[in-house]
Amino acid sequence: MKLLSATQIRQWDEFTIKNEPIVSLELMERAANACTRWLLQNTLAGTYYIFCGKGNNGGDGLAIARLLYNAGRAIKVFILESDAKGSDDYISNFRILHHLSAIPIYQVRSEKDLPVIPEECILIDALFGTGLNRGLTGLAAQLIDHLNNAGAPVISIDIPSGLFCDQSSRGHSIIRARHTLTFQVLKMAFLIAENAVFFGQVHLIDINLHPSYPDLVDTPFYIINQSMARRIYRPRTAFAHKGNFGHALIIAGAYGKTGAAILSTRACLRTGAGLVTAHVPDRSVSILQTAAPEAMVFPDPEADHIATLGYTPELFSATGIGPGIGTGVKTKFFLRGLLEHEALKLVLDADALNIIAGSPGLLNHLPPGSILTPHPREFSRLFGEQDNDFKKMEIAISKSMELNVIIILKGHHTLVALPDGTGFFNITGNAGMAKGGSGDVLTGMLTGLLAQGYSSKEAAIMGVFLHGLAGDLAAGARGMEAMTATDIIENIGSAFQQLL
Ligand SMILES: NC(=O)C1=CN([C@@H]2O[C@H](COP(=O)(O)OP(=O)(O)OC[C@H]3O[C@@H](n4cnc5c(N)ncnc54)[C@H](O)[C@@H]3O)[C@@H](O)[C@H]2O)[C@@H](O)CC1
Ligand SMILES: [K+]
Repeated sequence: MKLLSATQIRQWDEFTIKNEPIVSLELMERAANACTRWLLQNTLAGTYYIFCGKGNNGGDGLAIARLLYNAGRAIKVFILESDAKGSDDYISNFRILHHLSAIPIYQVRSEKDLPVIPEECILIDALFGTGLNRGLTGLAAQLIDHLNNAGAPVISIDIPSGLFCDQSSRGHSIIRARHTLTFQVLKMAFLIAENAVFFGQVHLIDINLHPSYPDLVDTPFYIINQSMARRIYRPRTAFAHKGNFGHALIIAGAYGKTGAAILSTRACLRTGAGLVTAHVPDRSVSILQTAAPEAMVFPDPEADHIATLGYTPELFSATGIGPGIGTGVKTKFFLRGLLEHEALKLVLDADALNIIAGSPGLLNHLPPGSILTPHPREFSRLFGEQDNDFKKMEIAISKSMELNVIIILKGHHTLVALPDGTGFFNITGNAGMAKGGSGDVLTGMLTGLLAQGYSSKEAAIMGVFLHGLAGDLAAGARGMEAMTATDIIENIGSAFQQLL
């Protein structure tokens, strides 16, 4: 699914107005009706304090005020005054509301007009929407602070006021909403970790924008959804045998970190690789074979860490390296040697990335199409600290293009950055996965998919989707606190079944 910019979302409104056709005031009425339905179903009858700007977001707020009033709710409307005349649809809605003399309308012209807000009221934020063109200052910023400090729940219309749709908002005054009722599509701002404190729970409000528009525009950004994963998935055929599904190699573990190797190996097995071999330190062999009897093992001659490439890595269909291997000197040399094999299909995670961060020259030796799976700290070690998460996303994409690798920047909404300059956001997954071992599971899954012949792009996109979905199923069964990485593995099968 395409992820649209603020400009494209505005053009989509205009396209709908022209091609449905519908007059823009009616489209606003449709949006306001959908929001009002949500508010009536989800909020208890208290007084709604509705704060409106003078653009179309404010127009939405005024229309919602009228519809809530018509539904019998108590309303107070506050207009953030400015020299601006107001958008046409704002003015139309203001006139209609003005005639309903029972609704009090207050103007906020200076600090002394900031109202006292009772804690039990419901605040509706319709100050600024996707038309925000600079950070809020002056009275607008004071009003935002006032609302944030009021203690009453805030429900933002379309986007929390002050938050930019598709650029960093760091350092600005922004509404902290408990709920955001956003029109038609997710905004990029909701996928970026640094914004998490602002939008609360996001609810998509369908306003029936014209379905043809997204097909007509290009965007570098996409959201990974079930139908995208389904298009990638190739169900096994009845006559298949284990030779059809490749032989995966997992290089993982060190003394005290055998668990990482077990998790990766088991995740790889559960993802469908025909054969899995785990290369682990000698002392880890028996525990690994007990925990994952379906896997074969290559015991490293070293007792406690990975050091020796005693086989031809090209014989394996795909290789995952990194979980729990440490960054010891011998392991560093091992990785250096492995990267000399240019034809490998490689997944690099955890300490493999930390080793590379310590010797950045190795970045230029990654086999084309390798998948790197850094979490934000590993990413900073590899590519430097960035001022904000949008910048981080840009760097992920530019490094992916420069190095011809796939970078999976892990987070609540993991980003898959591809060498063609596109970025795919994953929306499965939950905070219960923010635990040791989840990343090891992803490494095993990606390696298992590569081994079965999925391309790096296919494996990355479907892999992060399935990993998050398995996590969601685990959270549903166990709860986010109690679920473990093993529970994610146990749910990989059910996640696959949702692709059938
Ligand atoms: N176009 C349409 O048909 C629809 C638009 N909708 C609403 O329209 C919104 C977008 O409306 P607009 O484009 O009018 O923009 P906004 O309502 O976001 O308002 C922006 C207005 O504030 C001014 N402004 C921007 N940044 C400012 C700042 N930092 N300080 C002070 N003033 C600032 C702008 O000059 C503009 O006049 C959406 O978020 C959505 O709520 C919905 O009604 C659905 C239909
Ligand atoms: K808003």
